[in-house]
Amino acid sequence: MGVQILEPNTCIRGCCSSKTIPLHLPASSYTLLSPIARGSESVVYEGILDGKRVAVKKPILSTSEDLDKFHKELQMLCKLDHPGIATLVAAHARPPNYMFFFQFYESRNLAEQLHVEEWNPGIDQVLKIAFQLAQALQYLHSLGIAHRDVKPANILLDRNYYPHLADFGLAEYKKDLRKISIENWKSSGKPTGGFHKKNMVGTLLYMAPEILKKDIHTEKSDVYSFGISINELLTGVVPYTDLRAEAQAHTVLEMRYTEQQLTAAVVSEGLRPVLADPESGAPTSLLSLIERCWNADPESRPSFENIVMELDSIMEHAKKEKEVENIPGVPYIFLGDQLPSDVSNIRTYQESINWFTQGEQLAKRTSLSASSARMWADLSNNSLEYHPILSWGSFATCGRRETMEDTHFLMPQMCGEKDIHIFGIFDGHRGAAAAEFSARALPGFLQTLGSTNSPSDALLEAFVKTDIAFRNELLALRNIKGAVQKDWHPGCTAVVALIVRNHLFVANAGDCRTILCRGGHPFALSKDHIASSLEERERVISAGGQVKWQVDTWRVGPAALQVTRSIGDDDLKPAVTAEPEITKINLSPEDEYLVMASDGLWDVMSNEDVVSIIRDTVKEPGMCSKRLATEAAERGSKDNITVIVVFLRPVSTAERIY
Ligand SMILES: Nc1ncnc2c1ncn2[C@@H]1O[C@H](COP(=O)(O)OP(=O)(O)OP(=O)(O)O)[C@@H](O)[C@H]1O
Ligand SMILES: [Mn+2]
Ligand SMILES: [Mn+2]
Repeated sequence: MGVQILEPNTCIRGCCSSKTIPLHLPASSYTLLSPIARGSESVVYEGILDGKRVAVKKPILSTSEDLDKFHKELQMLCKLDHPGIATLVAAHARPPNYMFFFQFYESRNLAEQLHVEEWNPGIDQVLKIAFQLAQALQYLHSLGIAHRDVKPANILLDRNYYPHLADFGLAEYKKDLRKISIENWKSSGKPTGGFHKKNMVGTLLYMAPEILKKDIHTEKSDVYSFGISINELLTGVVPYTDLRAEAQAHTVLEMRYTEQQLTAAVVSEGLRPVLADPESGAPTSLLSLIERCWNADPESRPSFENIVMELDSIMEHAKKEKEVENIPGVPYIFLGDQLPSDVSNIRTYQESINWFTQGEQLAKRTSLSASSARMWADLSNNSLEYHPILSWGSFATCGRRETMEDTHFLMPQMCGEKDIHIFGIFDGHRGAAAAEFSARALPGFLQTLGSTNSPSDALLEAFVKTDIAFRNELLALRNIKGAVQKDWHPGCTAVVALIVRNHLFVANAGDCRTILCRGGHPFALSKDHIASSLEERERVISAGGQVKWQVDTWRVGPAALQVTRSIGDDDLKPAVTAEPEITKINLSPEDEYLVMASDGLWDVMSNEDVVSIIRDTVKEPGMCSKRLATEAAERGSKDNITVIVVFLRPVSTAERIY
């Protein structure tokens, strides 16, 4: 429902307005609970607004300047809309109450998390937070805004430890910075210190030398504070407080230095906090980035645009290294003299790799570690429970294409379990490699994972592991000079149905589809993951991918892929994820059959078409599959077509004859 907006939706002066954020509230719509922080210029309370938990920031307003400042901050906050920035959900900007209502972030601010909770994040988490924070700052700078108070205490963490930049009390438009700097310089002469002086003290540790020198503040001062903050996140040490820092500072400072001494050392001696130790696992590329961020010369510091790009590649690199570590052994097919010596052979060599065999060998290797425990023994095994009786069949055709890039597998009674069945279809693109590899590797992973994970978790893991294993294999082959082309990034979509007694799980990544016919009507058990779906598009973009309208439709990245989830496609990871969406249902006597197929079928046939064609076909799953595929080809499908039909109850003899 949300809080109602009362028109006219403006502050008392009329200078602040918003279409979406209410700017004055009936007193009955909110409650203030206990204070959670008392700053120099405000008190922040926990509160309830319209039934939701919020943080209410109530500035201390004693002069008309304070009021001006409130309006200025509100105007700015109304314009901001970014996942990395604390969300203003409402304000009250009329006397006697002036308040900001923010979404509540559960995991406190980064300073408390590090120094009170003694949180010790892994390097992956540090990189993620740095990346998300850099994106938020890039966004701010693109709006022409400098934050001017970037520090861990102003970085709020939600329950997933996603960072949200808060506290716009000092933020300014870049165009006004010169003027502000001069005022700041003047006010610093006052013995009591003006507003800025007060703030300078609290934030000294994160202040760039140019600010300490009272030179012109630029957006690059945020870059400096970002660098200091990320180093603090890496080391867990408040800047200049550990012993090593004191030793380093010793030449210029007393052991217990004062603020003036610190300022002098930062400005004129180039003193900086102690950089994180490479031994701690921090990539040297990240350490070098931090050092460039806190360079004394603002011009030499990178922009947030560059920082975002660098962090992206550091994360990608870190991930690859981890994957390579996780894979046992080197690719076994390249032993000794099998290596191609002649570069002109690349193509033929690349084509001669048998990806089915690669996948199969991987499955064998993983199954060695499989436990002998029964799979999903805990899922109801009650004799009163409905027991579907299955029959299955499939049909696959190259269609009008020259090459076949679809693969599939049928694995009824997996591992001798008479009530556990899996079926899967893989639709390859940019070659068949990923589809061939996955058709053998994925069922292997699933069997291994089955004894220790729930069916949904096992499916999810099997997809992710298959993807990582395939990309590793490719990477390893690429590293052997000439084995596969550097710019070759094959991928495949995948849909897998797992039936455990009367429980059905469908995992899908990409645009294959599975439908269930229940009581004569089709029900989709998967959703197509394609860039023309708004939801998927937003997911890809928030994961750092690019989506553009190209030629005829929305497409992802430079490769112009139409699907948004897949196994492989290592040039588009992590945005084009291999994580499937999983649907779970309990089967009942009304359930007649499943149809799984690659997009070659669905391009020319609706779910209803499929049900009506099966209605008119001999009730034998292989025949039904073939009928559907040939019908799709006749209707003009230009793609490979693969269909699996699984009947979920015995088909009567009468129906069989039709
Ligand atoms: N949306 C929120 N959710 C949870 N906690 C919050 C939220 N907003 C603020 N806080 C808490 O209140 C503290 C102060 O908030 P903020 O920095 O906005 O106020 P401030 O008065 O400007 O503080 P100062 O100027 O002293 O840094 C934060 O560090 C955080 O611990
Ligand atoms: Mn703050
Ligand atoms: Mn503040």
